[in-house]
Amino acid sequence: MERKLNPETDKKKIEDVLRLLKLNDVDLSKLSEQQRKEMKDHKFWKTQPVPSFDEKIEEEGPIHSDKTPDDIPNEPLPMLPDFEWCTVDIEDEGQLENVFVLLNENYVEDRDAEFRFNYTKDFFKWALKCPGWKPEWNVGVRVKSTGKLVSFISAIPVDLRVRSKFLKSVEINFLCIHKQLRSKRLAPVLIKEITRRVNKENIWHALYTAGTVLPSPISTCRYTHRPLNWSKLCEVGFTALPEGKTNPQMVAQYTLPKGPLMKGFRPLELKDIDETLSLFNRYQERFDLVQLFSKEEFKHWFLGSTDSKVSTESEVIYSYVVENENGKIVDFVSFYSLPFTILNNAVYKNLGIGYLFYYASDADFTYTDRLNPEASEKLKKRLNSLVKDVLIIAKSNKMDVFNALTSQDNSLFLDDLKFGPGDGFLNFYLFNYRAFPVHGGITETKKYDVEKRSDVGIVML
Ligand SMILES: CCCCCCCCCCCCCC(=O)SCCNC(=O)CCNC(=O)[C@H](O)C(C)(C)COP(=O)(O)OP(=O)(O)OC[C@H]1O[C@@H](n2cnc3c(N)ncnc32)[C@H](O)[C@@H]1OP(=O)(O)O
Repeated sequence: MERKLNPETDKKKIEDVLRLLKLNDVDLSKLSEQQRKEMKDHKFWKTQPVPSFDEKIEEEGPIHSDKTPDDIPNEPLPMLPDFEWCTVDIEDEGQLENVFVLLNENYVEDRDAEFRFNYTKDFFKWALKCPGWKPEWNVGVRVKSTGKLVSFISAIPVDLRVRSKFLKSVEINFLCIHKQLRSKRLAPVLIKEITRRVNKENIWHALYTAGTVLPSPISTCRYTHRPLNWSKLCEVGFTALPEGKTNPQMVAQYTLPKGPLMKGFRPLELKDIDETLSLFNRYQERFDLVQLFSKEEFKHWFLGSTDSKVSTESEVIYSYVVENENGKIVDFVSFYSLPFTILNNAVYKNLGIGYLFYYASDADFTYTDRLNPEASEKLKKRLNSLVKDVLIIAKSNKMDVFNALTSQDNSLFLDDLKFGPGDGFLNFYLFNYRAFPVHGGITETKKYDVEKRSDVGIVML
């Protein structure tokens, strides 16, 4: 977390945790072109409808558009002997538990096995059961003899806008193979199977993210981390005391007020949905890569449930609005919670982690150019207040660190609100679609790009 570290052991530990935070086990994004796998060595990816690394994109659009669901096989590819395909019924508590046990034990872990993601049933209900979800898009592989779930991949439906074009699409997430089944080329088989099932529904595009560099990212964002409970982060070995600093100085540096400061800041409610969605839609127009939300989807993603005001997922998603003195909603902000389990610590069992999700503000709506200096100043001021209030709420909900990417307009507040750059990068990919690069909010030297900000307006879990 802290970058001015001295002792080698602490440095190693921080590197491990930052690797963990970027949701992937290998980060190749910092390797030079020569060190990366070349296109010809991507035995699987070179056969897929994705742009190759050196491809010069002349025009944006689908790579193939000539297939129909009837051209797609009705049966999956053969599975390894002793294993079998399954559709994981996520409405069955037992099967849902199989998924989170698989992910908690195999998704990502630091080298010393001290921290692990603590996925919960509520998190998966929120992440996988969005409007339009399809049971058969939760694909698993089980051991034939025992029924043990050893691999998983999921898709959810999304409508995307890439610049001015609209794409009916899916988001692919939670690809996971049990540690003992790694490097057996099972991932390509899972990817082909989810592709088959999605194609059968006449959908031909997908959005996915990975820390790993694959052919070929449409954008790359950087992870950033804002300590909320510095003492605890230090005690559990998550961060170390920088040289020349004292503990009280570090605590003081990250101290936050007790409660939100913005006038009119309050939780998003069912009655606000229409107004907030229209504010949000207008705000999102500025970005080149966005997810479009129907009213039902907006309710699901920001209130946690479509059929009840008080949902069980309320511990997962936190959404707020700012209502001005005329009762108009002028800002919206949200974040989600995904904690770590701390293994082998006598005092602390959990590390609370908040992730910045979507937000919107009308602060610069009167300007046609969002990068106009006056417009930027107005938005910067508003976003600083808005995200500061969110940090306060996250802290009061026992979160110890708060993460954000360099996407959206985040570079306007990252430095001011003391988000430190992580060493993780997240690459965004489109399947079966060629697109010009979308700016990820980092400069050539990987610093926050305060001037251009980012054109990525999508946040994936
Ligand atoms: C129209 C609908 C389309 C739908 C599909 C759209 C595409 C969706 C794509 C999926 C989006 C997922 C989004 C997320 O969930 S990203 C999160 C990924 N999960 C993890 O990092 C969890 C821990 N790791 C694991 O479980 C395994 O290491 C995984 C499963 C990642 C690889 O297992 P394993 O280590 O045992 O490897 P293998 O021998 O079976 O296979 C090797 C091949 O797999 C390629 N590989 C490795 N990692 C990834 C990766 N993260 N995305 C895509 N491809 C990946 C690799 O380059 C090589 O291909 P090639 O280099 O030779 O060509």
